[in-house]
Amino acid sequence: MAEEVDVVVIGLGPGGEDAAGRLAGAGLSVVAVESRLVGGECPYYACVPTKMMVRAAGLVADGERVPGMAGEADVRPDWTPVAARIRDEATDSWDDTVAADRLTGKGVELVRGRGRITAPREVTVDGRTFRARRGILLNTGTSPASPPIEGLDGTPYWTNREAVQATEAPASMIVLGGGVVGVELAQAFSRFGTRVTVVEASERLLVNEEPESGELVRRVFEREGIGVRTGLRADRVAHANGEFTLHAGGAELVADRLLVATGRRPNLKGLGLEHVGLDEDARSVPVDGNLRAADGVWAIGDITGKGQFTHVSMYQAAIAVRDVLGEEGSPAAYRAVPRVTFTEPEIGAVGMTEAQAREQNLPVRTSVVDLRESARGWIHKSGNDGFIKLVENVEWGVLVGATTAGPSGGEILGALAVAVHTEAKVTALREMIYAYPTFHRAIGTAVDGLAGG
Ligand SMILES: Cc1cc2nc3c(=O)[nH]c(=O)nc-3n(C[C@H](O)[C@H](O)[C@H](O)COP(=O)(O)OP(=O)(O)OC[C@H]3O[C@@H](n4cnc5c(N)ncnc54)[C@H](O)[C@@H]3O)c2cc1C
Ligand SMILES: NC(=O)c1ccc[n+]([C@@H]2O[C@H](COP(=O)([O-])OP(=O)(O)OC[C@H]3O[C@@H](n4cnc5c(N)ncnc54)[C@H](O)[C@@H]3O)[C@@H](O)[C@H]2O)c1
Repeated sequence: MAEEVDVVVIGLGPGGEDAAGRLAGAGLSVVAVESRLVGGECPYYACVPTKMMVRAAGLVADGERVPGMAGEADVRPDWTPVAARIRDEATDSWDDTVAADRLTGKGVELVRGRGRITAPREVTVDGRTFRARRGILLNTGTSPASPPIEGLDGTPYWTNREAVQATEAPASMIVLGGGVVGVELAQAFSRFGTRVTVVEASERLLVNEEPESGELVRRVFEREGIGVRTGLRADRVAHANGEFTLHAGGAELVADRLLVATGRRPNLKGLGLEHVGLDEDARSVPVDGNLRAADGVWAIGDITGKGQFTHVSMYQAAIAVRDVLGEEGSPAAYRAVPRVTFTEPEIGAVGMTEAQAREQNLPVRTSVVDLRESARGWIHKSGNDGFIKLVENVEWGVLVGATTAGPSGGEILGALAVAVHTEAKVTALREMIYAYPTFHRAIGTAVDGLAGG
């Protein structure tokens, strides 16, 4: 006998958890189904623990900058407090009791287990069947994808999930994949003494960002002693006597640990999508502006292919909730999706890269300013690597994309995210006052650098 409810949420990533609470708060009966941890990847295996690593690694780097600028410092990096902070403060030893209680406290019924759509508006979890009068909200997220490399399966390689549980920094590590996960973790471990080599199949790091971003991260990595091998695809992996050997294009790399950071696959298999006319083998679930994927089905988060970020998951949750409740509002817009790669230098970016804008045949004009040449960059000295790049649609006189790489690059991005989101005129950006001597003042210099400035 099916149990009648208003909404079933399958998967409690950041957006699903938020949406379930809001829908219950609006008076609906909500069942929320989660097979692992309430809150999803971000708080337990991704954003939060990795940013704790990054923060600790930044402290080490700053300590090492003291000589020559502020006296003497004896820096002896130790992973123990990093691991303890992740275990105790971030993840509660990977226990979601607090999050689960918070959710049920909002009136949501939490059902542990794997949810599966068994008919339109029907979800089954371990023999319990729920009829969702208003519909089903999918937020099942992604899992680490392991590439089809000979010998890899069956070896004790790490993904982000094992890396955040590390109790010590390994002596050496190969990082397979020079995307966001790869570069953030490579630098964090390296600053705690791990000898790291990043192996990336494409010609540059951070291939989805501006080429200048990948080149900058490579330059800083090589200066810090991190090996960067781009244009190299792994052929074979072996694990023996506690060591990994990676064979790639004639080269042979050996390390204690292998971190696979080659992207994610959506958690769609076995979800019963065929019952609502969707494809479980697709790379993403197509959604409209209100996050509707099918009749009585909404989808949010990484599975929608609109940017794998917690802020996108949360943004979409708010819109889906509004639509489920039948309220009016603006449809989702993705022209100003901000993103930050938390390396040092931080790589902030919003909107389109120059290449993406050109692919869309937009009339493009760009400007790049080296942060080291700004007053603040010169004052900052050690650790001042960075740049600001602007991508203008000349026809409209607005920015369609921007990158802010450097110290606090993710914070400086805020100003340009507003500009891209509100389609502020470049003329207005040229006429405003930028505080001296800030890093963000370089935005003014970059705006002047757009031809016609
Ligand atoms: C190492 C790393 C660092 C990151 N750092 C950042 C960052 O700094 N900032 C940022 O914005 N983003 C970051 N991200 C991305 C971020 O983690 C995701 O975008 C975010 O978690 C949103 O994902 P989601 O809402 O789609 O769901 P997820 O967080 O992936 O959660 C989905 C949930 O659904 C559950 N589930 C799946 N299938 C079922 C089923 N059938 N039944 C029941 N439950 C199911 C899963 O167990 C999981 O708990 C990072 C990612 C990684 C890997
Ligand atoms: N700070 C943040 O916001 C943050 C941090 C981490 C992750 N994320 C999100 O998680 C997503 C996934 O990150 P990711 O780094 O796993 O994926 P990614 O897609 O960003 O990068 C994966 C990289 O691995 C490379 N690769 C694939 N197969 C390979 C192979 N066989 N050998 C060598 N290289 C190979 C790809 O060319 C690519 O550069 C990101 O796109 C991002 O949206 C966000």
